[in-house]
Amino acid sequence: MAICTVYTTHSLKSTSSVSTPTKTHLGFHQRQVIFYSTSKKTDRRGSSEISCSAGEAKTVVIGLAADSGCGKSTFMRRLTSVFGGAAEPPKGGNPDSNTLISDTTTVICLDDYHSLDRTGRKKNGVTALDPRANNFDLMYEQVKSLKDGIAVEKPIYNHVSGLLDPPELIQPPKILVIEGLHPMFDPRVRDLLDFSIYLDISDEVKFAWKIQRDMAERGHSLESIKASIEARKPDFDAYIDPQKQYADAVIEVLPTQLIPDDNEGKVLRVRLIMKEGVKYFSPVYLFDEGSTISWIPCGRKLTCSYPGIKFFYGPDAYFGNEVSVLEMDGPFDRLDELIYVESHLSNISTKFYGEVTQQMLKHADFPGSNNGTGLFQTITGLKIRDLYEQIVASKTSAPLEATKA
Ligand SMILES: Nc1ncnc2c1ncn2[C@@H]1O[C@H](COP(=O)(O)OP(=O)(O)OP(=O)(O)O)[C@@H](O)[C@H]1O
Ligand SMILES: O=C(CO)[C@H](O)[C@H](O)COP(=O)(O)O
Repeated sequence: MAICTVYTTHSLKSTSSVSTPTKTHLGFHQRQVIFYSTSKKTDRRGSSEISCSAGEAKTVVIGLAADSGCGKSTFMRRLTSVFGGAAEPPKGGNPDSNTLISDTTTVICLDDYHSLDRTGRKKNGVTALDPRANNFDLMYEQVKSLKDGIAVEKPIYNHVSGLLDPPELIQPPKILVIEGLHPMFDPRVRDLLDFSIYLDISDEVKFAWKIQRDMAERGHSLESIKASIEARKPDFDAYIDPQKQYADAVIEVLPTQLIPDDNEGKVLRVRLIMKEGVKYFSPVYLFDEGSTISWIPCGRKLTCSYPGIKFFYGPDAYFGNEVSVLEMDGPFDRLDELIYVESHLSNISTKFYGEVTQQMLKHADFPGSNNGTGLFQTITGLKIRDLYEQIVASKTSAPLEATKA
């Protein structure tokens, strides 16, 4: 028997199933359907599809939280590249879709669960960061369905028009990444995550990145960028920032300590904060696990110009949790020499010697490739691949163990 929750744009009737009454969310019909069969069921009518079966491997769900303009898209490009294959929007679908699909991963943007469109938010005087502008019930139901191997009709928030567009069909992938403002806000959604990451960009750096993108690329004025950051700040502090306490890994981006009173935000100090005791995740370490190490690798094997590079590794506490912290301050001069640093790191979950350096060189044009943001995003991508492979292995070995017993 398989139990499937289905979202359709039409009301659903099925002769081979028993279903509960329809409930509507944003014009969707939701129905729980119980199929009296263990075989795969597919129903194609109008714009809906049901696809579910009992006993199949479940989707692994990863949450990535950050404020807007904090590098989520860049991180996602690095992550999907680790799995190989290009990530693209659903074929033949809405050109303004926020979804990216590759062979292994599907990345959905949680902006699609805005319950209020741009005009609605303006009328009600709320920002997109405010939980009242988001539909957490639908987010939970759909992420749960995908995790259970069931396709959903997910809404689309159109960033071009500021409107909610007709939904798109999302099939359950091997790895589902939910990225956006609130992946760890609702405890029900949080509980569905197999691994969670928070990109913690300090105000100074966020401002520098916003100026770089919104002023240089989008023609916004300095005043309007400042005003937009200030307007979002209270809701950011209330609803987004607190999620970092739940993250299994946090990538913290701070101004450098290598240049006294630096306010340019170009040289960065980046910290990878890794929770201890997370299933299928063993923190990365430098030289000697559990020790405290400060390392300046500049010398014969690593070229450094001013202000140089400094690494730190050690244990710490973060929101009452035991963590390991790996820190890198300063930029790389030559990316090919990263192999020297890579060879001193352990537990990086590479499949061959030099894989981190290879990934970094492959995406040398991505923002952050010459510093700890790119390095730690790449390593986190490799750790996620490892976590996924361990989960799959544990599922395939479980029935074998049961037969042995
Ligand atoms: N590691 C980095 N180093 C320097 N600049 C960066 C880095 N990551 C992102 N940026 C800057 O921030 C901008 C936004 O990055 P990105 O599009 O990845 O963020 P995002 O969180 O997906 O944004 P949004 O939610 O607004 O779409 C980039 O155009 C770039 O200017
Ligand atoms: O915080 C955001 C997440 O990306 C956006 O501001 C939010 O989704 C609203 O989008 P828009 O500004 O395009 O109406």
